[in-house]
Amino acid sequence: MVQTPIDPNSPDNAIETRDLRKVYRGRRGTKVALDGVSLAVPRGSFFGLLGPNGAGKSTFINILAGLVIKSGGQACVWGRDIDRAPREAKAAIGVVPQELNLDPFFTPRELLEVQAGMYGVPKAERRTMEILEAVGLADKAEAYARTLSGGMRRRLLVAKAMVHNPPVLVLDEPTAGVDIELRQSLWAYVKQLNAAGTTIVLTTHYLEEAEELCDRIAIINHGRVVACEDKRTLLGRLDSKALVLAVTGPLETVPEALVPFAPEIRPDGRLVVRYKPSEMPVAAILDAVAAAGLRVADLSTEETDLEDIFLQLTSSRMP
Ligand SMILES: Nc1ncnc2c1ncn2[C@@H]1O[C@H](COP(=O)(O)OP(=O)(O)OP(=O)(O)O)[C@@H](O)[C@H]1O
Repeated sequence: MVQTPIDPNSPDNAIETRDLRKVYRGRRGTKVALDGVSLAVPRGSFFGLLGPNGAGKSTFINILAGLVIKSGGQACVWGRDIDRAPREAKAAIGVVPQELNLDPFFTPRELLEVQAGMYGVPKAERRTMEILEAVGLADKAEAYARTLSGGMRRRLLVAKAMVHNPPVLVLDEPTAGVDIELRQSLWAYVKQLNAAGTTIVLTTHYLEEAEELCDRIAIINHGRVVACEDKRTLLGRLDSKALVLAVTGPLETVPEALVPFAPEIRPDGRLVVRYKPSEMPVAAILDAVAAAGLRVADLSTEETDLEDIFLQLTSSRMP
């Protein structure tokens, strides 16, 4: 198992940015990709970075990894300022990129060796086979990368990001195009790394993945942080539930007695009433349903999930 050495001087925050800005300037004009992003990723956390396409997630990650030059603000990785100590900051982070960009003529073993060389890991300290073992690719150590499946390539990229044993591992949309089984094994490995002390930052479009894995979640939209909270606080933020009712008989319009509840009729004919449990007992809705002369055949309630919160926080138009 790959272990992150416990450094007594470890910073409280694995990543910290202040007012980070990025403006891309091109022939077609300028694009503000990051508009003052201040974020702290606590050491040891499993941190989710969510946002719609084009929100600025990759830009944020690539600045930390030294691949994109910021236009303003400050960023520290493992307590090292990316301007003042770029080499140390870079050594503290491993990034699994979105694209499956692997040299097709190298074997997994060679790829990891080359990568370790690039990071200056002395031969005696390299753990090539141990890492390949951990990502389930030991039996493919000598196969050409071009013969590996998409899932295997993805795991090889995780292995590549780990060769210098960074305390912070960033995964940019790592499970796009990976089947469920491989996704599970990838997560099992990443969870182990996190349990052993590695701070994980994950960007994903799979909200359920973030909900399941992450303990802290930030949402960015149009280059700005719109939320950054403990997952439970975020999920508990919206005091909102939905009561879903199937009534006997057809229902085409909302009955008069229910209008104050502003219900919605779903295409399947079910009536949905959204309410705040802290403000309204569900019995009050059921009384109104009875007063409207409706007979309930079946009912269920739906909790707010991360997807609802995400949509609410990111549905704003461009500023
Ligand atoms: N090299 C570049 N030149 C110009 N504009 C860019 C460049 N890279 C990114 N952008 C723009 O900056 C904005 C943020 O892009 P970024 O890739 O960081 O978003 P993202 O949240 O990672 O999106 P996705 O999930 O689609 O990768 C987008 O509008 C994008 O078009």
